[in-house]
Amino acid sequence: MLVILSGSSGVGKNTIINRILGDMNNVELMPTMTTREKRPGEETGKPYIFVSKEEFERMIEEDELVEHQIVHGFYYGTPKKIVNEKFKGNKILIKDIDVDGTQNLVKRINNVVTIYLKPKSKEQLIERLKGRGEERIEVRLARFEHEEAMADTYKYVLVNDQLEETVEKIKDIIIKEYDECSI
Ligand SMILES: Nc1nc2c(ncn2[C@@H]2O[C@H](COP(=O)(O)OP(=O)(O)O)[C@@H](O)[C@H]2O)c(=O)[nH]1
Ligand SMILES: Nc1ncnc2c1ncn2[C@@H]1O[C@H](COP(=O)(O)OP(=O)(O)O)[C@@H](O)[C@H]1O
Repeated sequence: MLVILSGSSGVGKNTIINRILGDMNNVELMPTMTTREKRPGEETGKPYIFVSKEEFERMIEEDELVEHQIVHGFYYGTPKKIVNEKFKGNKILIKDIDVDGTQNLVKRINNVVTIYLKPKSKEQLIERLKGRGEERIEVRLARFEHEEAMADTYKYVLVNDQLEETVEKIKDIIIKEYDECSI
């Protein structure tokens, strides 16, 4: 089972994913590829495998990706090889994927649980981006309306206001969905 979290940049996707990974030992991060630069403290495969634009374009050419998108000016995508390897066994995988990539992914693979995270307001989102020390805030906000308009296509839509509450709700969703798909 693959759990996808989407929502605008700064809404809290990675904070929540890290909390879930810390609290649930049967959940694993699904690595994906990107051409964006590695940020300080990021480790390869957690979740990104960093590749050059040339290498990414080669993978597109050779049809090695289940889906890919350009987000904030960089390529992001999910390799078929990783999905095939990671889907063996009864693992629960988790990953944040942008709204357009999610639409493509659910058409191509089964057993995907989609969760959309909203901020309480656009102002709250801006505060979080500032709090994270983000410099390119305008670039990130440019996708906000498009992203929010896609929320209805997700199975679950949650407002990430109080972190602890959101984490608990997502853990409950994962447990429920996993029970249902294992029956
Ligand atoms: N389509 C697609 N989008 C992805 C993938 N991995 C991450 N993203 C999205 O790429 C965007 C940028 O992610 P990232 O660079 O980690 O963080 P940000 O700059 O803080 O938003 C987010 O909307 C992610 O959901 C992927 O494999 N496929
Ligand atoms: N519920 C919350 N309440 C307050 N701050 C939060 C909450 N969720 C996330 N944050 C903070 O907001 C910032 C953006 O979160 P992050 O996980 O990096 O977002 P995303 O991965 O969606 O871009 C971080 O500084 C994080 O600590």
